[in-house]
Amino acid sequence: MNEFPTGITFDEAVAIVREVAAAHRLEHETLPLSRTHGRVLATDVVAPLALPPFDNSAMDGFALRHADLRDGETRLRLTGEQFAGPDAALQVGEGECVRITTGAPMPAGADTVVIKENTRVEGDTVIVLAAPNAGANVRYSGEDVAVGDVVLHAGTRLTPARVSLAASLGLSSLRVARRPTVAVFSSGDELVEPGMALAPGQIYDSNRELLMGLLRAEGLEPTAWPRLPDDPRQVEIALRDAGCAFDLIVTCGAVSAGEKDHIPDVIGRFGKIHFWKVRMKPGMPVLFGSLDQARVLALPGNPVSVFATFLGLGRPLIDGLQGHDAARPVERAQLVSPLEKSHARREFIRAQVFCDEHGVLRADPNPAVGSHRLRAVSDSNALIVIPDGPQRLAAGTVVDVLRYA
Ligand SMILES: Nc1nc2c(c(=O)[nH]1)N[C@H]1C(S)=C(S)[C@@H](COP(=O)(O)OP(=O)(O)OC[C@H]3O[C@@H](n4cnc5c(N)ncnc54)[C@H](O)[C@@H]3O)O[C@H]1N2
Ligand code: MOO
Repeated sequence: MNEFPTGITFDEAVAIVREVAAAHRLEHETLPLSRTHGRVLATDVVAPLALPPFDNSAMDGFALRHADLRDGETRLRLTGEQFAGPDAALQVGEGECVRITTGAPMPAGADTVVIKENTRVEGDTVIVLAAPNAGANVRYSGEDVAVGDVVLHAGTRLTPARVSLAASLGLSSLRVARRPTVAVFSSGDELVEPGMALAPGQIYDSNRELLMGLLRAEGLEPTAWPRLPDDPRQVEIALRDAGCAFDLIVTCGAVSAGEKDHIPDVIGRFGKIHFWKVRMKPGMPVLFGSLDQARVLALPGNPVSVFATFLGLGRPLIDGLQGHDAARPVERAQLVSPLEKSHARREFIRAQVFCDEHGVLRADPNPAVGSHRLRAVSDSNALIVIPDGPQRLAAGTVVDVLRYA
C-alpha cells in the first residue's frame, strides 16, 4: 500500500481531487449541437459572424429617414415592404418610408423605425403621428457580438443559453469533453434489494438509488453493479474488473475501520490511494484513489455521509475530469436558529433553505443528527457548511449553503 495523506482538511481533500482530476482529463469529442447540453466546452468558441448579422428593425412599423420628420405630423410616401426574411434591397429616399417588421433588414437610407401604433395609413401615404427619436427601434449589426469575439471559453459548462448562442452563430457542432463512465457499487452483507423480504439484521439498499440519482443529475449515465458482499476476494475481482472498464468507480460502505471494510485494502494493493479520511462530518472515512484507468471515490456507507461526500468531493471530481475547474457557486443564507460545534471538522448540516417575506435567503437547520437519518435529507433541500474549528453561530449568521433540491 502506498503512503497517502490521511486526516486531512476538507479543503486539502478538494485540492487533491482537483489535482488528480486535472491529470486525468477525459478526451474531447465533437458532438452535434443538440447533444452538447450540460457538457463542458473543450475549445474556445470564436464568433465567425457578427450578431446581429445586419442592421434590423426591433419593431413592426415603418423605416424612415429621421431628417424627414417635422414637429407634429409628417406625411411620407410608402414605397415598399421589407419583411423579416430575404433582403429586398430597398432604398428609402427623401420623404419616403418602407413598411417593416421586427427582425427585417433596414432598407438603405433609413435610420429610424416608427412603430405602427404611432402612424395612420391612407392609401400609399403614411402619416407619422408622433416622431420617434433618431435611430429609434434599430438594432445594429455587431452590437451584441463582433466577428472574432471569444464568446465561450474552454472549460465552460454548456447551458441552454450558451448552446443557443452557438446556434445563433451558425455552429452545428461543438468540441466538448467526453463524459465519465461511472460504475456504482453498494457494499455490505446486510443489504437487500427493495421488494425482497428482509431477514433479521438486514436493511434495504437505499444508497444505490441515492447515488444513481445524484450521478444522473450530473448528466451522467451510471451503471449499477451487483452489490458487493463482504468478501475480500469478490470485492477485489469486481473492483478490478470495473477499474479497467470505467473512468470512475463510486462505492459506498466498507471503507471505515470494520473487519469487513475491504475496499481500502483492494485500492491500496492494486491501485493508489490519494487520500483516506477527511476532517469532515459526516463522511470522515471517505477514500479517494485510482485503480487501473479509473478514479475511485469510496464513500462511507451512512446515507447522509454519501450525500455530503458526493456533493463536496464527487462534484469537483466529475467537473475536473471534464476540464471544468471553477468551483460551483455557493449560496449564502442566514441561519434561522443558532448552531454550535466543538469539533475541528467541517460540518455539513441538512437544512431547508427558503426566501423569507423580506427577500432574504434563510436556512432552517433540520434538528435530526446522525448520518444514518435519510429522512432529514429528504425533508431538506440543502446542506449548511459549518467552517472548520469550533464554532458558535448565532441565529442570523450568514453561512454557505449547498443546494441539492
Ligand atoms: N471504529 C470505528 N468505527 C467507525 C468509524 C471509525 O472511524 N472507527 N467511522 C464511522 C463513520 S464516521 C462512518 S460514516 C461509518 C462508515 O463506515 P463504512 O463506510 O465502512 O460503511 P459501512 O460500515 O459499510 O456502513 C455504515 C452504515 O451505513 C449502512 N449502509 C451501508 N451501505 C448502505 C446502503 N447501500 N444503503 C443503506 N444503508 C447502507 C450500513 O448498514 C451501516 O449502518 O463507520 C463508522 N464506524
Ligand atoms: O463521518 Mo460518519 O460519515 O459521521 O457517519
